[in-house]
Amino acid sequence: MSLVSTVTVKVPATTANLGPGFDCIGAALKLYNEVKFTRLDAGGLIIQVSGAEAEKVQTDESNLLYQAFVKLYQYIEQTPPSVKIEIKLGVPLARGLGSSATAIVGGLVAANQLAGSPLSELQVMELAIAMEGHPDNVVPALLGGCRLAATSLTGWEICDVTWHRDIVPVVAIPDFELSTSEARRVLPTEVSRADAIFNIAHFGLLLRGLATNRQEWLKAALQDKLHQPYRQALIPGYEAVNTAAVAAGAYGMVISGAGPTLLALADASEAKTVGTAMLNAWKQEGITSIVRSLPLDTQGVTIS
Ligand SMILES: Nc1ncnc2c1ncn2[C@@H]1O[C@H](COP(=O)(O)OP(=O)(O)OP(=O)(O)O)[C@@H](O)[C@H]1O
Ligand SMILES: N[C@@H](CCO)C(=O)O
Repeated sequence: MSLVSTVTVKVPATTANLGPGFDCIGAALKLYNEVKFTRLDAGGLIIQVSGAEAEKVQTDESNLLYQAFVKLYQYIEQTPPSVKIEIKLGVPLARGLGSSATAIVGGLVAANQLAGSPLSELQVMELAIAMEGHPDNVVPALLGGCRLAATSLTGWEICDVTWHRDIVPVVAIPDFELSTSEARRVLPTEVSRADAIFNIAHFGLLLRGLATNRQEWLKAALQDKLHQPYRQALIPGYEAVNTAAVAAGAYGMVISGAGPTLLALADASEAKTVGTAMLNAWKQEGITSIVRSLPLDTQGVTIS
């Protein structure tokens, strides 16, 4: 079997949790990181990064893309080849849009391709979930669309979640970072029965609301008691942006992933107004942000 010498992977950003679906639901968005891997005969590791905040990405063996690349070769018990990795950043770092998932998925998928595809998509997915520690970013990054992941008796069950075409995700991305590990440190390890019931009910409502675009269901469904109440204090201006988004016609607003990006869901007819309101609300708090309506990506990672 002759092995290819270069592979390019394009991996979408993702928004996880969607309010009550902490650590189990996420959606892929039309915003991408692109990474080209080229085998090197001379040995060594070369990492080149371009795009906004490129200087923040590690260019040595600690780079997460490279670590994922190595992880797959370790799994198949082979020595990883020397490579040049060219990264074009489109997904902002540590903002709650799944940048670490793009790196994990990108590194694993590229390694599998360069190794001659020894692992199935399911095996790559399981490795990605193990590396990230939860499935809600890596699964939609791999498969596209909105996905729900639950453990089964033998592994994982992945379910595609119907997303009504008129529901638009509007993201407001602030100019400060919040690492996922920091945003997980503030969460309690145990929750009350009342909070658990609250989230089960609202998550069910969310799934039906996403399928139907029924206003009253979505307006109630985006509430959460498992993570957002504890994380809001890490995001200055949260309340002001939430109030502005809802007043402008959003169904509601949630923290995207672990934050600090804030995600409003709105009917397509209201998306632009909602975005402007979020941008202005943060501006009044002295925070610069970029606001975008990002449709769902339906393809997930692509390889060329
Ligand atoms: N393209 C990349 N190449 C290498 N490392 C990356 C890349 N993108 C992200 N990372 C690593 O992932 C870190 C950010 O991960 P973190 O989990 O804190 O945030 P996130 O994945 O963007 O947010 P969330 O998990 O809430 O969606 C970066 O600081 C960097 O170390
Ligand atoms: N479910 C994860 C997503 C961010 O990686 C969290 O909220 O911590």
